[in-house]
Amino acid sequence: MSQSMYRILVINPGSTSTKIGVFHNEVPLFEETIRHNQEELAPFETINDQYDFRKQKIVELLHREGINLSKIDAVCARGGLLRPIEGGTYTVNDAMLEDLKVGYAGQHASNLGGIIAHHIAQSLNIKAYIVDPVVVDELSDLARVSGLPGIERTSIFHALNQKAVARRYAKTVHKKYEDLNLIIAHMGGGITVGAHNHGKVVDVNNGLHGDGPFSPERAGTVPAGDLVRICFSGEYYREEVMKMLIGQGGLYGHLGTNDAVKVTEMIRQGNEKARLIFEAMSYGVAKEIGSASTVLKGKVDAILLTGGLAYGKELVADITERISWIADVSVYPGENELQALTEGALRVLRGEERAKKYPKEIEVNTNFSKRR
Ligand SMILES: Nc1ncnc2c1ncn2[C@@H]1O[C@H](COP(=O)(O)OP(=O)(O)OP(=O)(O)O)[C@@H](O)[C@H]1O
Ligand SMILES: CCCC(=O)O
Repeated sequence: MSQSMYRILVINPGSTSTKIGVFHNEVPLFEETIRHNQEELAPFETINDQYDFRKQKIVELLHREGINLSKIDAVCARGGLLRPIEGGTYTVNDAMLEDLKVGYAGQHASNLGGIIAHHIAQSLNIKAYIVDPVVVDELSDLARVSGLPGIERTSIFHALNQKAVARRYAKTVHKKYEDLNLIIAHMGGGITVGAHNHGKVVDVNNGLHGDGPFSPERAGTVPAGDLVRICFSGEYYREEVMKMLIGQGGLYGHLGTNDAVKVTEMIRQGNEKARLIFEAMSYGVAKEIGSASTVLKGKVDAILLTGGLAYGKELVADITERISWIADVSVYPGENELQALTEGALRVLRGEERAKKYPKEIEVNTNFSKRR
């Protein structure tokens, strides 16, 4: 195995931010979060339309920080709404780029990860990778069944951060991730709660397409009959309804902001509506965790709370009060995704793992773009 030093540029587009970093092997040389408010992103019809805007922000930042791109060995990004695949590090190839551009399984900020990584890598004549994309699918057969034939439950979640945090926790208790049963709530712009059974995420809410708790900007599960009424009211185009569910639901829909820090300030200033909505969001997360505990038949080693919202002390206290009877709760504010992306790329660069090839023609019956 080679002992070379590698310099890696990592890119993580999230719904409300683009996080970037430059790592020298496992050591971060530079990390920064570029926040995007709703007003900035509102003019873009699709996620793909945000390509120039987000790439420009990244290039400007790297330039300002004096990062010499010619010394970079690989670019690695978070991606994307691809076909359901197993976890791991994948080389960005033409088949993947095509699926990311059309949004094979829908629109998601992380679709831009692979595309931006590819273009930067191509200009430097180096390889681009993605690691543990949001479509990592380890659901049990039971978890796939919905109450409507023809609609299958699918796995779209914060796979990269949930797995990274799980491994981090496992280290602290001197166990392997594969030896533990964990419930992990990633609480960012979107919220996903995964039931991790010995290293496999056997059930998780599809945080993107209207399943689970509402979040800063996702509607989560809403009463289906009322949603059907809205869809057939003649008042909205399909894209408008999708936007309501994905970018303009949750905190944003109720309070006009997806920023939990602002909402906390509104509450401090006595805004009772803000208090109700914010508590309802914690309540929804706690309820989803309770539900995940039944998936694991109550055998839960720990519950981990992570994502940007986990910085919020009141929110964490509120959730913990409702769930601490299930298992011990540990909090990992923010996410470890840049580090996890770097480690995924390093495993390949060091020859510890082979980069997986993204499949184009595989048997899947979860083609969301055809079904919507
Ligand atoms: N210090 C803080 N206290 C409370 N909330 C915070 C804090 N910092 C960030 N947040 C909130 O966390 C949310 C964003 O989380 P995060 O940065 O994990 O999202 P993202 O990466 O854009 O999206 P996702 O995690 O869904 O991919 C926002 O509502 C933001 O206001
Ligand atoms: C990562 C998928 C869930 C979301 O973005 O809401």
